[in-house]
Amino acid sequence: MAKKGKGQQKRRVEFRKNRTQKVRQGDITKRFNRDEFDADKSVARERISGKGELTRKRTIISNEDASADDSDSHSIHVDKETCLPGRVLRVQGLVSEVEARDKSVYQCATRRLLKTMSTDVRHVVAAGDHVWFRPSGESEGIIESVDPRYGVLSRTSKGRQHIIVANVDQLIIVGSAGEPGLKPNLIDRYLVTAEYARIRPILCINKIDLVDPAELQTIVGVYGSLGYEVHLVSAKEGIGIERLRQALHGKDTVLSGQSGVGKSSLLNAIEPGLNLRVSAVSRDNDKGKHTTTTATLIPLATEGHVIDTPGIRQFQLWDIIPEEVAGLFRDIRPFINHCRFPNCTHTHETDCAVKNGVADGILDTRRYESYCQIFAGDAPPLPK
Ligand SMILES: Nc1nc2c(ncn2[C@@H]2O[C@H](COP(=O)(O)OP(=O)(O)OP(=O)(O)O)[C@@H](O)[C@H]2O)c(=O)[nH]1
Ligand SMILES: [Zn+2]
Repeated sequence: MAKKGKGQQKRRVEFRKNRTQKVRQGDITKRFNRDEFDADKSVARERISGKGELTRKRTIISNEDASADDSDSHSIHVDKETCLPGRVLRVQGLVSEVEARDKSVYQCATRRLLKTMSTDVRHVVAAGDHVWFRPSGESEGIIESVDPRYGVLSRTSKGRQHIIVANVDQLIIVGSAGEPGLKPNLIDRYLVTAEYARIRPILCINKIDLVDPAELQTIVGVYGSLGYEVHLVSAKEGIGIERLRQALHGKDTVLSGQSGVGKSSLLNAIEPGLNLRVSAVSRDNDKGKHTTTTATLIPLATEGHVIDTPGIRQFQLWDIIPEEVAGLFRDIRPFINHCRFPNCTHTHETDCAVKNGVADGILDTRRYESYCQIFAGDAPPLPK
């Protein structure tokens, strides 16, 4: 860990003070105030860049507008009489595939003025963007403006933000009850990422046909009691598929989970006929490294989209600093302000409310171990 400068330390203490106040006001479960949260993050980032630690390439999932600083500049005046609203399904080179409200798809270029306004983001238009475009001909057009984003999945590359997909509503974390077996620590890692991004996580445990459902009771209990929606399903036997289909209805959903848990099988079970489209996406991404993060929104017959792209299926790195991790564990969060030291890492300190919670059986030991692993920056085993 890098040593903190005095100013940084002071700001962090201020941040903690504000947060403590909120918690005392009975606001325990509410997320941090955006400004406080960002202030804290920027302090941390200064430290990261200053000391050169933690510089590994990170995948960020962020719910803040990726172009927060320049979102206004992207929203230049649009003549809504002649332009149509649309959704960018994918971006390939200079061409964006835009779905209009009537479901017709236009191949769009980007207005030159918009391009020149792009500063800190690599792509002025990203998959998932809500845009206004001027149609020209039956299936072509020009993107005139990009709406502010939320639910952004991005990666920092050479100091610039590379948006993989924008405006995501929920993240379905798919695990498998058998072959491969359940990896709760990996689930926790995805959960932390979703919490950080403020994208709603949903847990989905597939292949329940391979086990006695009673074996899953503990794990379902832990996550269910934290308020997470949990689905026990079998793509093979069709168990739980209808409920999962309803969860996807009208939403834009990213599917994540290690290889082989059955993501493609689930999608095909949810929407028969998606088969071809899913395999088409995979084939594109087989071509090479460059396309692995080219996200594609696949429209669902029942409204909404799924974003199922190998490059983001197993994302595991993010822009979260170790000190932020505890606050992203729903169960640990209420304890952290009761530790003796304001900068407690909850790993080795005395009078640590989190460790006491574990010792008293209030906090789940396995979740705490997961926390320690993520805090230490240990990558989870990610079998192929
Ligand atoms: N027993 C059982 N097997 C399943 C089930 N769902 C999927 N499988 C099998 O698990 C294997 C992997 O399924 P996929 O759908 O390709 O898994 P994936 O998560 O999309 O894998 P990647 O494309 O590598 O990310 C296949 O052999 C499926 O037949 C299920 O509910 N039960
Ligand atoms: Zn502590």
